[in-house]
Amino acid sequence: MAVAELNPSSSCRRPALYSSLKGSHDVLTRYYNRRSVFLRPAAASRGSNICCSVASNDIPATLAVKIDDPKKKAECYGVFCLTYDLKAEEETQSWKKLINVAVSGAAGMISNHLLFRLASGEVFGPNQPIALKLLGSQRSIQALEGVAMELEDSLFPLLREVSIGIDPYEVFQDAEWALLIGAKPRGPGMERAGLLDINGQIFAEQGKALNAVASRNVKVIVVGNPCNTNALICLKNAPNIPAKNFHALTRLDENRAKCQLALKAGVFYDRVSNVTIWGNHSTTQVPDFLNAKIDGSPVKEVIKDTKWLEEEFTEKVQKRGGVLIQKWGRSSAASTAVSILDAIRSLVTPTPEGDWFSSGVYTSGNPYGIAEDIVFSMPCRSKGDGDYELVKDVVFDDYLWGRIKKTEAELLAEKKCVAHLTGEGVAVCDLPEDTMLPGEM
Ligand SMILES: NC(=O)C1=CN([C@@H]2O[C@H](COP(=O)(O)OP(=O)(O)OC[C@H]3O[C@@H](n4cnc5c(N)ncnc54)[C@H](OP(=O)(O)O)[C@@H]3O)[C@@H](O)[C@H]2O)C=CC1
Ligand SMILES: O=C([O-])CC(=O)C(=O)O
Repeated sequence: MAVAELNPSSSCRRPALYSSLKGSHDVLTRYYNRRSVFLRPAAASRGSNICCSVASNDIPATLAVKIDDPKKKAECYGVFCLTYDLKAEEETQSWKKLINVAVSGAAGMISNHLLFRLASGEVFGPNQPIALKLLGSQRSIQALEGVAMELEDSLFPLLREVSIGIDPYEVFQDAEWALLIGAKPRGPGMERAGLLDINGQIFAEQGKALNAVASRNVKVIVVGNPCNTNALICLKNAPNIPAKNFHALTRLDENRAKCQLALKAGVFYDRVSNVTIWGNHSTTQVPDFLNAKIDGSPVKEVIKDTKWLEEEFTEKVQKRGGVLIQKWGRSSAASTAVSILDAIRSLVTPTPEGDWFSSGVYTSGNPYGIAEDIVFSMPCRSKGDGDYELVKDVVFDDYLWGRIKKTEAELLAEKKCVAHLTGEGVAVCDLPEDTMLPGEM
């Protein structure tokens, strides 16, 4: 083992070994190539960022440390900078290779429900160690540190690394999953077009950052609203990442639809399958009861009240978010987090035979005749390899197709509003008046 004092004057040469000492740790122990380096952060004031580098041979011959801008660099947080010998554990416990999961809006409500369950292993599996890379902003950096502290205190065995930062080009480095949650909520008197522009800029920047530094096969789930068009902006700004890898979260809507169908049919929700949400995550979304099943039978054979299906059910799902805001005083956070976990699980585990799941995906060569070059929620199946295929054996009737055209028109109008962010010229924004997010009524 080598023991070294921090040397604030040197520069960092191995970004992978940067450390951020933000806690009150007296001693930082780091294993590198199964050797330990003890860093005694005598020179480190609370809140300083410290990075260290070691020579490329096994024994850290040189140890260079730099105190940096506290808001800039954070490759590990607190206890996650300590003893970490994944390689040895991989050998003894057959753990898989560490995966990097980046989360934006990490100090927000949804993330607060999400991160701890991701870290528990319930989605990626009990043999899958993970690194959480948390993106915040100047606004939220203190809160983000609080999140990281709670993650430390949770002692999750599979959580091997946590880092926090405010620069997407650093936080998204090597990300294999990017869960893009952070976005400005629509405030009183704000036009949807304004929200499209403000949030669109966030997703344009994050698309560029993913394109520059993330894994070439990163899977991106856009949650921040308006999530379909944000996903479109993001993928357009990431030309080196397959457009197919970008998703807009409509799984919450699918879950809400399943719950309402179960309630009406008087069965528990595990009996409901094949539910598609078509289109936009907005009040024009189309919960499809034509192809959905209850106990393996078409919904329309079980629930014979077509008027309820076409009017009450559809509207309930479309506006569920708004009703919830009225009750809670804020938008769905816990159930949204659950639906993000469901969405990931659907991509990393094979879809049960005969079933499918909904996701907002890029409409390139879709078999349904939906307009190309938008992000539209459609039925998908996965082999569990992170990829998906669109389901072909779905049927349409005039009611379903008419609704699909309405939500398609909304997405095409949103796309025109963000042309300046997708590299497609000058934005022309003429949105239908009834365009709303589920949380607005
Ligand atoms: N697709 C879906 O099914 C659902 C989507 N949503 C959407 O998810 C998003 C996050 O929701 P939730 O976690 O509850 O929200 P919170 O308000 O709790 O957190 C949102 C985060 O967004 C970040 N943010 C980015 N830009 C701004 C800005 N200009 N002003 C304020 N905050 C900003 C903030 O983090 P920081 O300062 O670190 O950037 C903040 O922590 C929202 O857009 C919401 O509409 C919600 C429910 C369902
Ligand atoms: O509109 C919102 O912010 C909340 C939302 O998306 C939902 O509840 O589905």
